[in-house]
Amino acid sequence: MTLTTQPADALAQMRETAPLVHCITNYVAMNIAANVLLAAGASPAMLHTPEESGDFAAIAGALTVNFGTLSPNWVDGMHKAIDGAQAAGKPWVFDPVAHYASPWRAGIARDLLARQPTILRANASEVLALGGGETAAKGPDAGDEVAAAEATARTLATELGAVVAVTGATDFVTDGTRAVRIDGGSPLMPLVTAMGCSLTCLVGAYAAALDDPFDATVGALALFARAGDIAAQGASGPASFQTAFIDTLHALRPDALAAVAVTDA
Ligand SMILES: Nc1ncnc2c1ncn2[C@@H]1O[C@H](COP(=O)(O)OP(=O)(O)OP(=O)(O)O)[C@@H](O)[C@H]1O
Ligand SMILES: Cc1ncsc1CCO
Ligand SMILES: [Mg+2]
Repeated sequence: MTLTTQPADALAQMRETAPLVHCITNYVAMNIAANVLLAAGASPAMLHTPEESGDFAAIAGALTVNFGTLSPNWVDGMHKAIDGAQAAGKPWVFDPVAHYASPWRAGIARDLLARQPTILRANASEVLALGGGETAAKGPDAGDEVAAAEATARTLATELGAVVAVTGATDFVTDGTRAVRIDGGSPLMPLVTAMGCSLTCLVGAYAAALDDPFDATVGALALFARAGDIAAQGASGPASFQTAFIDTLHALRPDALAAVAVTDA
């Protein structure tokens, strides 16, 4: 088996650590992502200004950078935060939301990728386009299947020396050597905005608590998959699903994660 720490143990360790996570995320995601982290058992802080982001990243357990709603001041804050995290030996996670949407955004994605993220978490269209491939997507919503991005994810993981997580109906995680697929979740998940952005912050929480970023990433994705399964059972649509999902993250016991299908790829 590819994992040293199974998702159930990973959740227990993350909750035991209750890591402070420095999340630089977009205006759309800030509220739901903070609530997702609190419900799961981590401690979120959403801040981005360059005057403090470097100092804060150094004291947090991990940094996550999502550039969904971008402006120049934020870019400066992202680079200072990465400086602070790396100087303190803390992991950082990159979420390149719709990096293909404009030339300016694409250039910033290239600059941030060159800063050696520990983990890259993105949807299939974002991963495909990072590898130079064609994508049907224009904005933050994916327009491609995860399977179409798996080969690119493997190449990127090797080139970047990072864990790459591609999310969608079946998630794919690789570090270039190890690779798994994770089934589960619900078709309601892409109908709730910023679920992926929230997941990126949760990956940061797991990366703060576990030594192995591959096991950390799989643990976070497995928790989302299982919580998505359970929350969908009682939901009548996207809005009630979002509420049920946060309640489920809070209530879910580690042994419930044994039901998640994590298979070698
Ligand atoms: N069709 C689906 N069935 C089951 N789970 C899904 C489906 N689509 C997405 N998910 C799950 O939703 C979560 C978010 O992944 P997604 O790929 O939608 O992120 P994203 O496109 O970056 O989202 P956003 O940018 O809106 O935050 C992941 O846990 C993923 O497994
Ligand atoms: C809808 C949206 N627009 C910019 S960021 C974001 C959140 C989902 O990525
Ligand atoms: Mg996204």
